[in-house]
Amino acid sequence: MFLSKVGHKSNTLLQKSLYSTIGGFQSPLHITNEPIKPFESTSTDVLLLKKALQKYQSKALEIPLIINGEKIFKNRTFKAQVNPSNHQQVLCNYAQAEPSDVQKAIDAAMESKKAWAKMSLDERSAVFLKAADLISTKYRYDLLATTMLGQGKNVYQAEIDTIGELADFFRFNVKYAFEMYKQQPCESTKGVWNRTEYRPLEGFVYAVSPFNFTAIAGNLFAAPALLGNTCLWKPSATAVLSNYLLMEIMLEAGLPKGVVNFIPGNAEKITEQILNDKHFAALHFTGSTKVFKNLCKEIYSKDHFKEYPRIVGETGGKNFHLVHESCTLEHTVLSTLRGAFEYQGQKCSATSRLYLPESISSEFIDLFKTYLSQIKTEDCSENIKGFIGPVIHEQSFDKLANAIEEAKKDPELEIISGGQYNKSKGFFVEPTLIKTTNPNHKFLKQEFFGPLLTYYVYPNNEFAEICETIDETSDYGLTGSIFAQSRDAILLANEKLRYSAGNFYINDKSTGAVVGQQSFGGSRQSGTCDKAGSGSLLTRFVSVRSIKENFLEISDYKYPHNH
Ligand SMILES: NC(=O)c1ccc[n+]([C@@H]2O[C@H](COP(=O)([O-])OP(=O)(O)OC[C@H]3O[C@@H](n4cnc5c(N)ncnc54)[C@H](O)[C@@H]3O)[C@@H](O)[C@H]2O)c1
Ligand SMILES: N[C@@H](CCC=O)C(=O)O
Repeated sequence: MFLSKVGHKSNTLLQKSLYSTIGGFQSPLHITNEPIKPFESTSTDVLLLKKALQKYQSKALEIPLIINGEKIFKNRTFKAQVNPSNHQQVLCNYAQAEPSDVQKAIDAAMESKKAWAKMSLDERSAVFLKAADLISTKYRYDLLATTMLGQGKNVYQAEIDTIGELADFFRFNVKYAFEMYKQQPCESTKGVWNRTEYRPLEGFVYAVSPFNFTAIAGNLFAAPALLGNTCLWKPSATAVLSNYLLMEIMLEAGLPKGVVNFIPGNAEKITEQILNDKHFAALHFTGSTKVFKNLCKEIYSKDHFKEYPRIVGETGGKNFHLVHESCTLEHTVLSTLRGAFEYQGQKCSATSRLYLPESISSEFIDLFKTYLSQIKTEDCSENIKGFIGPVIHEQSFDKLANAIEEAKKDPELEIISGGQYNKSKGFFVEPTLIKTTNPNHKFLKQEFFGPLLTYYVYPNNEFAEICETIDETSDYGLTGSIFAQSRDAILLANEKLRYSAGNFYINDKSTGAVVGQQSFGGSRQSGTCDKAGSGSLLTRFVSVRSIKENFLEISDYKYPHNH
């Protein structure tokens, strides 16, 4: 009688559960980096890309919010996203989320979580693996075109971002999640089975993304969602076109409605409403230090949340190249040029301060200027062979133009190359090299997020001291490089600059981390150093439950010593 009652009860429970899994699977074995295509001018890839570029330039798209899988346009205010190479060209008009939309998105996230969190990791992974394949095949040229036009990238920069890094994030996250789930207690005593359960957070995740990497935007919602969390995603106003396409790809890949809710709009208002909801469980942010710090303050000032919110943020940088007299000159010059000026210096990892030893500084600068003189700023969607495009928007253009004007007047600064800017058609700022005589100048401290590189020449015999200066000059700690052939110099820099950069490069540029190879993120004022593209990031979006099951019954409340 008793047994049948128990049986009946557990059957009811099973019927209520939406999904059942027969066994578990292992993660796909062949997870490797997505190959990067070269886009040589006569290739079919270039033809297909040009077609896609034309498509997105022929008509401005109307972009809705996507909440609970529903596209919402009606009675909404729209804002335009323009092409930074040609600011008269509107690429899309996107709907602005209203308070009722934000509430609907929160409700959808909380509701969809009930089923999504119960799905096995295998099923959730399949969605992201399919999305990665859609990114690298069917939608490759669309993603490239929307990222090139909207975010002002040349084809190579778009390829390593919206194809390479994005597909890599989706696939490697799967590998890391399987590895994490496999981590189980190392001991179970006789008659006991100990288990570790990787629960998603109880509430929803708020993903806030920057303009400069479509891949980063993707990872901000994808990493938490893979683990059974649900998200509200607020894209950057200057990346809505590519980000919306990505959202559509996710739905085509089978992401259940409501798991990720796409809500472009007024950042302050949306955020205020989200932080007023007790179910807010985590902020997953990438953007500027100032915005992140304010968000942290806001979150810490509230005490109505159901769980302590997790805060994961990657922010700004003032990344250095430290050159030692033993370096190989040409390689160091070329690496610095790429590090500083690729994507117009708009990578958080961009080289923006350079330290040169006196003995080779003239030779270095002459060679650097020779290469710089070959580079033109241009619309890289018109000239597929282009190297440098526009900066993202007028605000950034004005900030950079002001900095250049300031440099012209400052007796401690000298413009060595570049210094021109023009916003008549697009937001073009010439790659600019500035020399300073003051190792503590604010141009060596402050992030400009544009094509400005400031350098300081140090006496050869003060290498150890310059390492200390580098460490102390800036509040950031994102990326940095040492260029040297001398092992002693490498060792010294490695030791003295341990906390100056979360990503430290030896004889390589400060940009270009690859998922699965160099996990990415900085500390100090550059972020929480949770490392995108690694298993450690995933641990921030789970709330671990320890389960102990006992198979043996006890027959006495007393322990042996009580007898
Ligand atoms: N460390 C990294 O991994 C990394 C990667 C990419 C970019 N970045 C940093 O991002 C910055 C450039 O990107 P950006 O210009 O898009 O940054 P941003 O800080 O201006 O914007 C980032 C996001 O925050 C939102 N936002 C702005 N004000 C807000 C507010 N008051 N409340 C809530 N959200 C708000 C924006 O709408 C956008 O979605 C640079 O500082 C760069 O170093 C860092
Ligand atoms: N993975 C990129 C991240 C750039 C951030 O904006 C790099 O390492 O350059």
